[in-house]
Amino acid sequence: MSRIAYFGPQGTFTEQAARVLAAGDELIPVETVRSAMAAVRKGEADAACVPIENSVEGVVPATLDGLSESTPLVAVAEAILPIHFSVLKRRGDAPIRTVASHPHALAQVREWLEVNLPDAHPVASSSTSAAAVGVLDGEFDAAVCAPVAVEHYDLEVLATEVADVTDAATRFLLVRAPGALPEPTGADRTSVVAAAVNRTGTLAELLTALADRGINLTRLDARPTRNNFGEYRFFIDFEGHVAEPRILDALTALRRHCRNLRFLGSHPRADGTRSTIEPGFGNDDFADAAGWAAAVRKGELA
Ligand SMILES: O=C(O)C(=O)C[C@]1(C(=O)O)C=C[C@@H](O)C=C1
Repeated sequence: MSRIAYFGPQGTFTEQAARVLAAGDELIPVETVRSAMAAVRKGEADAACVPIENSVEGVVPATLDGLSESTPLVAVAEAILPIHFSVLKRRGDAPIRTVASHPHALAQVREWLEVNLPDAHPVASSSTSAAAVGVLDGEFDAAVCAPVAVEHYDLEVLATEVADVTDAATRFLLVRAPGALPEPTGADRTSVVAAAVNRTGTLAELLTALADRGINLTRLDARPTRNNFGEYRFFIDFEGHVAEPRILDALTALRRHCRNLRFLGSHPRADGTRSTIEPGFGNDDFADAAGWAAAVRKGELA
């Protein structure tokens, strides 16, 4: 049985994702995204489950930073969960003056709070479940939580199915130390973080390296390097698997254009969307062309 550290405490959406991604494994709640990844780096866990992006609020910065710092980790699987919240409060009729949650969660229920709890002050907590713990401890009056939180914390449900955007979803990753990669499926995602050289056109060069090989991007984010003001790392997700010739060709091109390139994994997409392959950009096309060039090089073809 593997040990999976997840962004907790118990009852977070991330725990739900870990149950999908690591069914039957031992799940270990930790306080922060960073400590989940640190547990893997220190060998205290075999993998970590962390949120990466939400369809309403965008990326989870702590996850991007955690993936680019310290020793490398690679994503081996992903899950996408629909996100709608329950609002929990302490039992009794005390007025609700503060409502706490993870900033991503608060951003997804802003309109609901304005209409339903207009006098409550929103307070950021480290996770949705940490907010529930804070309500139990008397720190906050209400918490915006994952629906399962009520099974873990003795609180009263004020509202369920709360979401400003009804079809909101969050994508979660299972990350581990580099090792054997998941097999390609035809519906895969590859991720890298690139520190481009600081000169005109370098981001365009990175994107062109992908576009020239017919590779469709699924996400592009920038995070500051923290060292020099104005210097950024680019997180690029794209369709395909490093086992495919066209993806390998693109990665080697990216490597040439970067000061530093970190491979963050190739794994099956949770939504099963197959890679878009334009004519002339298939793996067979790349393999044929490479074979032809090798034969020309040996003087066997012209
Ligand atoms: O706090 C949680 O329950 C989490 O799993 C984190 C998180 C996030 O980081 O976006 C996950 C899903 C929801 O979008 C809100 C919060």
